[in-house]
Parts: sequence; structure tokens; C-alpha cells
Amino acid sequence: MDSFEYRNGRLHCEDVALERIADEFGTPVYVYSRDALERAYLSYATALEGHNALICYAVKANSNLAVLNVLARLGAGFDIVSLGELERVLRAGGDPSKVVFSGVGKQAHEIRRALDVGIHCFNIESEAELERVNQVAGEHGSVADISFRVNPDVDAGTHPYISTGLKENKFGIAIADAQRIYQRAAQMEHVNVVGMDCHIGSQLTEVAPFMDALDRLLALVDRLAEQGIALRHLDMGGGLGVCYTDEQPPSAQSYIEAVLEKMSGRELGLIFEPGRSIAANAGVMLTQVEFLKLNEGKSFAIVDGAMNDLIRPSLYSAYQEIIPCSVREAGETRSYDVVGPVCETGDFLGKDRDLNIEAGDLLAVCSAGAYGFVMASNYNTRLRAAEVMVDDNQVFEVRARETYQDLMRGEKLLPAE
Ligand SMILES: Cc1ncc(COP(=O)(O)O)c(C=O)c1O
Ligand SMILES: N[C@@H](CCCC[NH3+])C(=O)O
Repeated sequence: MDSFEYRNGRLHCEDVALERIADEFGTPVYVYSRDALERAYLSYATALEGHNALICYAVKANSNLAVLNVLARLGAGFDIVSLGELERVLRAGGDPSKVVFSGVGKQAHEIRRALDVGIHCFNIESEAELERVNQVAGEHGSVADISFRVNPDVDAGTHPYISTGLKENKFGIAIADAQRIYQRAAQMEHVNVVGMDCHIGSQLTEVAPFMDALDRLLALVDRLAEQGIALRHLDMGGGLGVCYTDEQPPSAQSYIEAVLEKMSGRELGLIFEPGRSIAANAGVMLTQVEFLKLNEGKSFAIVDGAMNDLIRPSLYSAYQEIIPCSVREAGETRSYDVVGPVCETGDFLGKDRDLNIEAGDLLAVCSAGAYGFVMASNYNTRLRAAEVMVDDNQVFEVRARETYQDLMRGEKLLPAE
């Protein structure tokens, strides 16, 4: 969160006081720092300089067009999981030849469009999907470059909802079946086997699970090579964690150095699919305190942002720092549950937070640049927040707050009786 800092008791993004943004755009509002996004991306790019590597930002983490555009301008590739994400990448000026298409349920029309625009490769997650891609590519008159997402059965040591590399997870093909499936794909007419990928989970704070997965994948790469199936690239997926509070994840540089060391002497190209580690700490969500409710034994700060705006705390019991945008000299610090107006007991942004606040104060929910706005909903018929980006001390609205017209678009009453 080093792009957001206090100056004279006020929280700023560069020279812009966050209170000014709230005044202009209302709350809740997401605020992204272009500089922070760029630095996070460049930490990968610098570590990979001189290597045959592609950094495919995981669009699911934050798919705002301006965010994608900032990364596209730096030469990023993109990891997508839906046609919607592909259309966003194209609109944002992303290069389709640097797009990898992940996800367990690709539909025929999505595959067709991806073939039309010429993506880098399909990360295939099952034998049934292999058959579908082969068939759709045949009908399309093309040959699809493919990689298999292999499930290495390693424990990523993260929250069970965001762990993906165990055999009980739905993702990828089992490592035990991989050789047979690769052989089968090699016989098919409309696919060209070019790679292997994995993604073992998100918010990993150690390098070791990545290394375990890499060892298993490289052993498989070697077995395939002995059978005449030579791969062009290995895709490590995303998953590198960030600091939400006191975690100390490895830096992109040290993670990449460890990967490069294991890969040394090999011809294989590399792909990474970072999402959270690019976007999380490049954004905050601003929310205003509506009321303080001091019940016996429990105090609540009722704010105008809610679980529909930022669901990570409710969904994963995720901890994100909540800090005042203006530090009070006087007044009393109390422990509050910071809760939204949604009619659910689980609607909270933080629990037991020590804050010196009053009604009307502005709070920043930190590390909200990834899996924040993208997971927002209209639950309780609430409007989706605006998104703004600070670029070189200027503030740009990069998505307007939804309107009630937007919200009801396409809905119809039954015909009159
Ligand atoms: C296939 C794939 N790649 C990349 C990512 C991005 O992960 P992260 O945001 O943890 O870097 C995910 C999400 O976890 C994913 O499922
Ligand atoms: N949405 C999750 C991460 C999901 C990773 C996607 N495979 C989070 O906020 O932590």
C-alpha cells in the first residue's frame, strides 16, 4: 500500500487527498493508483528480463478497462476465464496473441471467438474440454494451440476456498492421467500441444508449494519429451500473495528467481498469471461512516459500503485494514465492527477494529484493488460503486457509479391484462 500514505494526518494517493475524491465522486468508491499497478507489473517484468517469458495478468482480479489498458501499454499479456474478459482485453487494447484462456467450462461460442482473434493458447482443464476445443477448431478450419492445466496435488497452504491444486479441487487434469491425455491430444488433428500449466491457489505466502508443483510438472515434461511430445512453455499460473496485514509473502523477484533456477538449462518458455499481486495493493475502497451504534458490549460503525461492494471479508473472513482518511487529534478510540447497510448478519467489512471516528468520517478499506469491484453485486438493489484512477496527481473517473436506469435495464413487466 505504499502508494497510499498519510501526509499531515490525511490519507493521500500521490498528492491527492482521498477526502477530495470522496467529495467529488461520492462513496463508496474504488480508487486505484496507476503508479502502483505499473510498479507491481514491472517487478515481474524486470525479474524476467532477457528470458523467454510472458506475464499474463489475471483479468479476474480487476477487469476495469483502464486497469487493463495501463497493463497492455506495458506489454502485458492476459489470462482470461470468459468471453467477457476477452472482450474487455480487446477493448482495452490488449494483444490477443498474448492471451491465455483458462477455466473449467469453456463454451463453444467462447472458443470460436478466441480462435477468431488468435489467442496465444487454451489452458485445457479436462478431456471433455479437449474434445470440444478439437471439434470447434475443426469446424472453424483452424488448429488451436493448447496447454493442459495439470493438477499437481500439492497443498498451497491457503484458504480452502482459494486453494486449487489439490486432487479434490475441480481444476485441471489429474497428474496421474496427464500422460495418457497428452498422448491422446497429440493424435488429434485440430489441436497443437504447446504447453503445460498449473495454478495451485491464491494468496500463497511461501515459495515452497510453487516449487513442489514445479518439480512435479518438470518431471512430467521430461516424461512427455521421452515420448516425443516436446512442449514450448510452462505456465506457473498466479497465486503469489500480498500483504493485507502482517503477511510476508516473497517478492515477485525472489519467487521468479527460484523458478528460473529450477528451469535453468531448459529451453522451455515461461508464463505467469499474476492477479492479486499486481492489483490488490494498488487500490482502496472509500466508504463513509453513516452512524455509530454503541450497543452494550459491542459498538458498530455503520458505513455506506457493504458486502455487495466488497465481499471478501464476508465470503472468506478475509482481513483488510480499515483506516481513517483523516486522523483525529481528539476523541476516543473504540473497538468497532465496521458493517454495511445490507440486511445480512454477515455484512461486515471488518470486525473488532480500533478506530477513533465519528459519523461522517471517511474510511479506506485497504488492499481492495484485487477481487474487490469485480466481485461486487447489486444485492439489496444497491448500485455498484464508481471507480477512479489516480495518474500523475490527476484523478480520472474510470467507471461511473451505476444508475437506477442501468440497474433495471432489460427488465420487463408482464404484458397488461
Ligand atoms: C488459472 C488462474 N490463473 C491465475 C489466477 C490469479 O491468481 P492470483 O490472483 O492469486 O494471482 C487464478 C485465480 O486464482 C486462476 O484461477
Ligand atoms: N476471489 C478470491 C481469489 C480467487 C482466486 C481465483 N482463482 C479472493 O478474493 O481472495
